[in-house]
Amino acid sequence: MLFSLLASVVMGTLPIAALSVTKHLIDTVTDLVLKRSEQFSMALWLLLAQFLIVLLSSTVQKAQEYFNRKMEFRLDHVLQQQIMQKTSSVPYSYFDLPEFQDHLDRVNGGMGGRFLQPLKNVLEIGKSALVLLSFLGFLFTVHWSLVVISTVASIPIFFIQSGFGKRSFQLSVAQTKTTREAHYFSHLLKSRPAAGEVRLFRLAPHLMRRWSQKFLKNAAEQLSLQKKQQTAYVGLDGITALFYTLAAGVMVWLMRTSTVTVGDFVAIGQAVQGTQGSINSISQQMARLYESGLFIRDYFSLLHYEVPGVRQMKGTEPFPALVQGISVENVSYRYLQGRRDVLQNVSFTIRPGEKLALVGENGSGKTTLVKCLMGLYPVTDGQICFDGVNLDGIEEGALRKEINVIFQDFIRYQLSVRENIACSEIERYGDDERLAEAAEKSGAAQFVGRMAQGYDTYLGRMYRDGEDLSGGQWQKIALARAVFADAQVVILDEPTAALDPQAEREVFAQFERLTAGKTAIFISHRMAAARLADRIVVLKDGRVAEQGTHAELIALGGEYRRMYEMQAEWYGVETGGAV
Ligand SMILES: Nc1ncnc2c1ncn2[C@@H]1O[C@H](COP(=O)(O)OP(=O)(O)OP(=O)(O)O)[C@@H](O)[C@H]1O
Repeated sequence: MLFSLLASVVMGTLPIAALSVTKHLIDTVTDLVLKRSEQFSMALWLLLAQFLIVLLSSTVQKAQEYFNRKMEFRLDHVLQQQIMQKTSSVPYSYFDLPEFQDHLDRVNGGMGGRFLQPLKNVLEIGKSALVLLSFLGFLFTVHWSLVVISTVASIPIFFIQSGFGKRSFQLSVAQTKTTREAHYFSHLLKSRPAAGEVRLFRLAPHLMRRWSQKFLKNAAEQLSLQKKQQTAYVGLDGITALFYTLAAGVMVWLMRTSTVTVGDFVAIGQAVQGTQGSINSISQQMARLYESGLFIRDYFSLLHYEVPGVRQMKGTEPFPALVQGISVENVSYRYLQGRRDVLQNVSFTIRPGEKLALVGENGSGKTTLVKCLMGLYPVTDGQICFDGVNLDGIEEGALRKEINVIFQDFIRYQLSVRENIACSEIERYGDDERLAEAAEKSGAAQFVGRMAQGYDTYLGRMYRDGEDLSGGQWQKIALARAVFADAQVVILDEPTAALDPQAEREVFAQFERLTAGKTAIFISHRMAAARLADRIVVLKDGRVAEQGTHAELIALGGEYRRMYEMQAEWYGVETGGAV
């Protein structure tokens, strides 16, 4: 920064030095040409001075660019880290808020550069101010009217430049939404997951048309602004030329009363143009300063982003040994900005080591309940207790360690098999024995064994030698995660949805082994699988409709029996009320 500051001072004083050398050089050479003097060596010295000024200016400028880049990298590193720390620690529910996503979108990308911008702008303004003052000082020594002419000419330049700078920034903010939409359409046309359907449904022309509309809308708005800008700039050039002519006129007029050399004439012309150039630069930099100021404000407001009323996890107690079990007491949950409670007065208990199945129609609230159970969503009403200890009081790290969840839409990390399995307890990443056991129990060992690099094979298409897995194979990897983690509670959301009948059967046959010694909750739409559970909780419209064992619920003849019979009918199995 210090170097940049010094460099700006040097760069700010060089133009007047160059101007003075040019003036003297022209005067000396004119004298030589007109044979009024014989100062050849002086002309050579001045040429050398001109050469050195050019060299110094270039060196300082390039060195400043290098140091600025270095600062940019350092800043970028720190700032991105801070953003990532923030996004990985904010309450999970913030991701449900479009404003939070918008905020993130605005702040992401090229941060160091943008953060350094105000500093660069201020230095540039300082440098231009130095140039301006020195040129005005020079003009004043010639005649005060030249200062007035230069200053008056600068006023429209200043206002028009800053006005357009601001409007262009406001336009880019206003276009963020359309830009994002255009990006989404082009992403669909370029991304691998969508490539299949885009071909199947012959969607390309439609998507391209949608992309084109958004793209062209933005382009038209930008062009319209640019048209106005260019017209205004022609006017500005006219003003500059006019005032330059005026200044030259003053010079001609001055020749009547005092001696003006050719050098003076050229130097004054350059000084008038230089003054306007620096005003131009100051106004441009001020517009950019305004823009980067807004960006920095966005950045800090993201770092301090907080939604009133959303509880942060601040518990300090350890996770209990689960001797009594888990109790869900009158739990209600409403999504941020949601209009209704998607969970209403949900109550049930899970005994230690028990296997509980959560069933219910789509949208009945199963996944939401699971996210409440693991503390991702703080309940709106009621409480969840582990051995009588309220979830809110438990230290977040301990909770995450003891409750392991495999989500329905688990992440397929484009990393090694080892990382994909051990991610549920990444500290034990090197534990080969545990890895093999988890893969064995989940059924993943079978296909991992066939891979050339074994557990170190990279999965996915991001790498040239990466292996892509089928949906069911990925699900087995996800199941292995659940086994690998040393958690007391394991929650599986639709653990077998992508498995073939044989694999599904095997998973459920091994369910006891997969969850041995753990309290397990699983969500399933397969009623036959729910039979394996010790107890079943049926959710309907966010409420517990009924709960009990399979036999009890069949005997009850309610929601569960209806769902069970519907599936049984589909398979052509006569239940006849039998269990
Ligand atoms: N992020 C969200 N913001 C607002 N509402 C949501 C959000 N996620 C889910 N919902 C709503 O909450 C309700 C319950 O959703 P949830 O995903 O818990 O259902 P589910 O029983 O797991 O369904 P499925 O069987 O289809 O997986 C639904 O009505 C859904 O519209």
